[in-house]
Amino acid sequence: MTIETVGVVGAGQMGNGIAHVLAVAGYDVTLMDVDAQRLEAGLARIGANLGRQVARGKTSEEAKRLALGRIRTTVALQDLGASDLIIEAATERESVKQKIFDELAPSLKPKTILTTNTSSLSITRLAGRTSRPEQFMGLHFMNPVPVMQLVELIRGIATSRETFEAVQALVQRLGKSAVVAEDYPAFIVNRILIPMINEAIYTLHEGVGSVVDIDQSMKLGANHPMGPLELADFIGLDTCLAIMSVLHSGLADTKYRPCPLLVKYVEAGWLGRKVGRGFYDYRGEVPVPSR
Ligand SMILES: CC(=O)CC(=O)SCCNC(=O)CCNC(=O)[C@H](O)C(C)(C)COP(=O)(O)OP(=O)(O)OC[C@H]1O[C@@H](n2cnc3c(N)ncnc32)[C@H](O)[C@@H]1OP(=O)(O)O
Ligand SMILES: NC(=O)C1=CN([C@@H]2O[C@H](COP(=O)(O)OP(=O)(O)OC[C@H]3O[C@@H](n4cnc5c(N)ncnc54)[C@H](OP(=O)(O)O)[C@@H]3O)[C@@H](O)[C@H]2O)C=CC1
Repeated sequence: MTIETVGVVGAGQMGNGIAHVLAVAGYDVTLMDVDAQRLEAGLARIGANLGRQVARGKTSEEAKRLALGRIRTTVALQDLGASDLIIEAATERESVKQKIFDELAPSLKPKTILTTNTSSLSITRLAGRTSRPEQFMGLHFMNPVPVMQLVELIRGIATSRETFEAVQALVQRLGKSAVVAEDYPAFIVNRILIPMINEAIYTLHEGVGSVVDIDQSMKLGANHPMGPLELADFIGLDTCLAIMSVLHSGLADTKYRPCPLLVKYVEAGWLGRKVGRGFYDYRGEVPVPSR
């Protein structure tokens, strides 16, 4: 099956990045969010990121105009029904994702493929709730989507070959590289990355180093482009906690216990860059540690 039209659910940092790369590759995109302001902010972000690419000579004004012209927005989930492919990129909570797939079901074309950008949740379980588990799989982009080369492809137990090949072809058309991960908690990248971030938070919690020194250590000592606390803020602390919790419950091993300090930050609503405060406070001219 050939994919030409794509519905993206959730206009947060991942949803807008996914809509951006799809539109640049020539797909017609409908971006949906429950919050109209999020849609406006998402479109503004796509325009700004494309503008930056124009300024750096990576694309032209004309290509930017065409890409923006391929993105429609809506707050009504049923407006995605005519799409060939759905990419669900809403909040990392299983009940939220289940409800989205339940509500989408009546308006979908028989051939529509369903995918989720989940960072950690079971593809087989999400697929099993739908009436089309053969046409369901994990399609996991990395943040920031316009920059990161990798996409993880995850089959559920029932995913058909046709579904997998159609989604694989889309990733190719986006110019990204795919790896295949088995359907285990957090797949490959986050199975490795998020426990590292959690360990950095324990390192802070136990007073081994300060926020700045922990980040500096991993940037200058291990050549990471961002320190782990800066990266946690970039991903979103709610998302990091959700992934650690899935690892902890899914693999039943205490080594995945979410750091209590991470839990506290999420309870405080300090979710990272997207809300202006996490391990760093972003509300001033330059980020400074929150405490
Ligand atoms: C949680 C999950 O489920 C999975 C995940 O995604 S885990 C997170 C994975 N991501 C990472 O690990 C990111 C680590 N950080 C980095 O790689 C880099 O810091 C970075 C690419 C984000 C920024 O790099 P930098 O050198 O500091 O910034 P800068 O030189 O300004 O930008 C580099 C490029 O990124 C683009 N960019 C930077 N931030 C961006 C953003 N938020 N959105 C879109 N584009 C962005 C810039 O436009 C620039 O593009 P061009 O080269 O095409 O001009
Ligand atoms: N952040 C990251 O680095 C990465 C995240 N992911 C995954 O991508 C998904 C999205 O993450 P991210 O973009 O960071 O999260 P954000 O919090 O930035 O965005 C999530 C968006 O989904 C919206 N939303 C919530 N419920 C619904 C619903 N029922 N219908 C439509 N939209 C809804 C939220 O609206 P509101 O705020 O109003 O609730 C918000 O706009 C998650 O599954 C996450 O694990 C994958 C790779 C990397």
